[in-house]
Amino acid sequence: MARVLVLYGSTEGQAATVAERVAEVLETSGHDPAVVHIRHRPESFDLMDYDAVVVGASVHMGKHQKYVTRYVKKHADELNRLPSAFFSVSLAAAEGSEEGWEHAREYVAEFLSETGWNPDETAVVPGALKYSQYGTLKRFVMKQIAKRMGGDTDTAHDYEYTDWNEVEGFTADFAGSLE
Ligand SMILES: Cc1cc2nc3c(=O)[nH]c(=O)nc-3n(C[C@H](O)[C@H](O)[C@H](O)COP(=O)(O)O)c2cc1C
Repeated sequence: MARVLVLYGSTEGQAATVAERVAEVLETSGHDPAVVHIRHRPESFDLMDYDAVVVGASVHMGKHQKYVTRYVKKHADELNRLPSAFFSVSLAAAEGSEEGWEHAREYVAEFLSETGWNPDETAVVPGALKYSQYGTLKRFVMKQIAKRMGGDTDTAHDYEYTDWNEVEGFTADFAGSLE
């Protein structure tokens, strides 16, 4: 049984939901997960208390959360010494086109090159459009982006594109590698 840290950043909550699902799968695989928001780390928090780490973040305006990038860059040496995995939540991964997947993978490649971290596994995870949570300007911008992508533009509804089977499969693979 490995103590696995699931460390994440999230702006509208989808990466947080993915982090919770990752932890559930780790637990059913016989490991001992702890889910921690990077911005709300307890004072006693120490990366080296864990046997393995999963980091998650989501993409806004072409970048993962700055606080995630900063943390991972600062702790890249420790992360590189542990078994580790990264998941990246984006709408590009929800586009369903080869171009969309390529964009989603580019966000990951840029994040890893900027931070100097080499996780053992990476996953690009389709995110969500949460119109009900956006203010007027954000809702307008996201509707334009969705329109350009051929996505959902009815702002009276929220849309979740996350493929939970994929999330579970990615986590189960990582969990299996820790045994
Ligand atoms: C203001 C804003 C900008 C976004 N920019 C991008 C982007 O550049 N590329 C992309 O693939 N997805 C983009 N997205 C989609 C988010 O990655 C997606 O909504 C994701 O589910 C957000 O995750 P979170 O709820 O954990 O913050 C953007 C979303 C918002 C609200």
